[in-house]
Amino acid sequence: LVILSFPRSEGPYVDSDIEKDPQFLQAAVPEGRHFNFDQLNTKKGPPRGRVYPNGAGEQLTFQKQPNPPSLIKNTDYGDPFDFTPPHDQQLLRRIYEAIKRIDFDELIPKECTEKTTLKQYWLQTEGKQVSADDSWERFYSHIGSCDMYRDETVIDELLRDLNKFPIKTVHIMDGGTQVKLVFTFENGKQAVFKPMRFGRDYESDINHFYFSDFERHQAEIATFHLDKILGFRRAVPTVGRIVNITSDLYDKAEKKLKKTFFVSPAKNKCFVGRCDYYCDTTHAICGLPDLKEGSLQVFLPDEGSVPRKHNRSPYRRTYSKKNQLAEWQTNMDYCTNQVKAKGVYAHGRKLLDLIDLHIMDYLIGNQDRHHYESFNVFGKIPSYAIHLDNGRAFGRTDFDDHDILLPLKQCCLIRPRTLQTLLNYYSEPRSLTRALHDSMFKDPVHPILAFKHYPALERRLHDVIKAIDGCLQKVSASAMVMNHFHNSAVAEDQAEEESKINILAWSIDGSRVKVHSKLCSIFKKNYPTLTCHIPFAFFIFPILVQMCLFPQRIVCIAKYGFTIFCH
Ligand SMILES: Nc1ncnc2c1ncn2[C@@H]1O[C@H](COP(=O)(O)OP(=O)(O)OP(=O)(O)O)[C@@H](O)[C@H]1O
Ligand SMILES: [Mn+2]
Repeated sequence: LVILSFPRSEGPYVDSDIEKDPQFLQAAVPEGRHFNFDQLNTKKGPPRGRVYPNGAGEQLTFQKQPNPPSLIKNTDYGDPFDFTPPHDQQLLRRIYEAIKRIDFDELIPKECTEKTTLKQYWLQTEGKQVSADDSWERFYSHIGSCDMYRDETVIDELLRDLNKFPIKTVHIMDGGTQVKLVFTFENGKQAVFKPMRFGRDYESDINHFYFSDFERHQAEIATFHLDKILGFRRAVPTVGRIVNITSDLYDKAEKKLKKTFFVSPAKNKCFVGRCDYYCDTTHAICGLPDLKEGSLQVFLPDEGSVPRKHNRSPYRRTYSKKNQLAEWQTNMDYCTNQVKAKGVYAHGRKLLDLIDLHIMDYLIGNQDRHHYESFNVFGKIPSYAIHLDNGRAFGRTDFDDHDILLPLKQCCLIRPRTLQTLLNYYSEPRSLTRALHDSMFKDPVHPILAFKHYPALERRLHDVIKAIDGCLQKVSASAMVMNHFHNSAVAEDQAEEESKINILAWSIDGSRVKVHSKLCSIFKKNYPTLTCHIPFAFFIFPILVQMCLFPQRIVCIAKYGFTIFCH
């Protein structure tokens, strides 16, 4: 019997190797600058206020949680449009010249021909009537096969109710990594609450990876509006709401959540919640003294009646601090050779959906698109990628991650409607940010974004237009602008599911079944089709036996979230 013993890490991203690995650190230093590793070992930092040698700078501290603008009565926010968008008329003319033979009026109506809603589909196929007694049910019944909603009066009513309805119970939301609460209202309907953590001006810590960045409630609200004005209508309706930590949360909280409330030394009401990352006293959610702003997103209909597919994105990042670049970030033929050739993306709307999604992600600065979900309820009618989970967007205004545009740049494909919408905003008279500003202004906790995000958005729109121009120099407009992609080299009947995989999850330091199930859920995120096996075995020997017994399975060994070995 061999007993293996490993020290437990303090938390999923507090890895001791990050401090010790000189290669990792050197990689993080800009070229041409030498990093002095001895600096890391100094126990005492320079005293505050001192000038740091060689521009060493001050360590970032955890940001304050000020009251949001919605709780401050000052309404003079200055001019949001006090900047000149980088619009290039010559670039625009070149694009219009290249696409002059594209008949947008003919193509756009054919973008999604099998148009139905849940209400119509169930009536036609099963003779089933869906109820429409409250705004949730009216929203659910109008969920469509081409977009999530169409009639904005239904959505406006839903957003009003989400913002005003009395809360009946509050639960911790399972799934995901950061704190989220589920509100159940008097009518039994539900919504996801993400609390505010930072002021609107907050910029993400430059040393955080996209996977350790904090979620931002305002990013959820802003992205809902941006998705709408881009004409996608694939994001889940989200609205701002101010809650009272005592009467709305504590009094209605389930026992597990209630235990995590406390009063801070400054006499503010706080709670911690329960989740994998940042659910501890040092990252508590605190009111000033007891009001808290957050985002409320309507709960999608129960998966039991309206199932969803969970798809792994081919443009997923590595989620590893060791191997930081995924294949698509280094191989510029990735789209041609891997994505376009892959059954699921070779025919139909999926690849164009992915490009729409990444154009939106580039604008909002979201690097965290590991999966996307789609409704699996309309039988054979192909469904769209839902623009869900945008909490890590709008983190930085001074940085544009050009890799997010690689799907567009590599595939050189775009929907006619998306192209037309982007060009319309770029050529003004109504710029993207003016349209976004007007839409977000209807939210009860406006302003949603710090205005410094507006020039960043216009700058990124300029980059998207440049990327489109770059493609049009390489391929013809008709090869780029299309409603449905077809790769004739791939047979259509292959366009089905990715093969099912099995994973045997086992954790080296895991001694409890709880850890095993957590591991399985992490694997499930990466491989949605897998069957997870949880062995009641804690040592390496049984795992080797199982590898021999089930060679057809992909066997992975992992240490609490990090894959160590996959066979
Ligand atoms: N509005 C919603 N309605 C129904 N289910 C939802 C909703 N929002 C999120 N979920 C489910 O909860 C899961 C986690 O949510 P979300 O992705 O927002 O959390 P997260 O903390 O950002 O997680 P991750 O770290 O996995 O990105 C989603 O994959 C989704 O299946
Ligand atoms: Mn997320």
